[in-house]
Amino acid sequence: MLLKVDQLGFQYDSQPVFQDVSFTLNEGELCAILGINGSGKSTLFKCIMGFLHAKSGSISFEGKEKNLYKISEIAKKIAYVPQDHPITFPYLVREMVLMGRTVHISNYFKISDDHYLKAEEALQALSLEGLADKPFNQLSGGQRQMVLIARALAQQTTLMLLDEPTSSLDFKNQLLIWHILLQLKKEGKSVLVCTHDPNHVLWFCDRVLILDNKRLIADGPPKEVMTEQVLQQIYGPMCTLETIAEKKMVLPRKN
Ligand SMILES: Nc1ncnc2c1ncn2[C@@H]1O[C@H](COP(=O)(O)OP(=O)(O)OP(=O)(O)O)[C@@H](O)[C@H]1O
Repeated sequence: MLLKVDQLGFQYDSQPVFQDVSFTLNEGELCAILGINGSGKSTLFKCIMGFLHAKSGSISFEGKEKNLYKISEIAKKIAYVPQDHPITFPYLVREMVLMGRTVHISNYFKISDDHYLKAEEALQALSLEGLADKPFNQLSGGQRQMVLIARALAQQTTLMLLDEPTSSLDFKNQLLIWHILLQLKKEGKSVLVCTHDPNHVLWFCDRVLILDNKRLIADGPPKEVMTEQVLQQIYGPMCTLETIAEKKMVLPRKN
């Protein structure tokens, strides 16, 4: 087992965000987290990353309490793609992606060719070569999102956490990102991804965790746990679940 989250609870000030959240993640799983705005998905990621400290429960990674790892050890194992990353310094895109290699670099005065190669491969995987010499702070929102994903890919970790990685992307790039995530899964890596698109979860993920009303209300294969009843519980009566060309789809309900 790669990641174990056990009875986790978190609150900002006196307001609980979630309680008793428990799940495990194994190697080679592509798992989504669904939940409405403000349901606590980003907060859960920040707790897993250690940016926020849970008020109760525990998180372990590869069988060891996560707090016992050094930050540099965790960075070799877990990559994180935030929703946005405001950067004012004009780092070039290729420098931003190379930063994904930071944790693997032993001598900053003599960065080996291998690190530049890994960063270049990540740029290529996301078709970002044309932007490589542009300052990150002059990119569009979608371009920035692609660069952050490339940086995480260059980090070459066992687990990747992505917080709404396709929210600003055009349809082609959305499909490219899902293709890359499926590829990571094939390589035995694990991916935990927050998304607001239930159809992406149905089409691409093995598993979904659903956060609602401060609790995890579902954990399982999307086609099994994303029932019409569960979808209406989280999204309300305006959506419906249909099967079209043997694929389940969440659609707007006809009046
Ligand atoms: N720094 C903070 N201080 C106080 N409350 C916060 C803070 N950050 C988030 N919250 C609150 O915690 C709750 C969960 O926020 P979070 O960002 O985790 O939700 P989310 O599911 O990721 O939402 P979204 O889908 O809109 O990105 C929200 O009610 C939010 O207002």
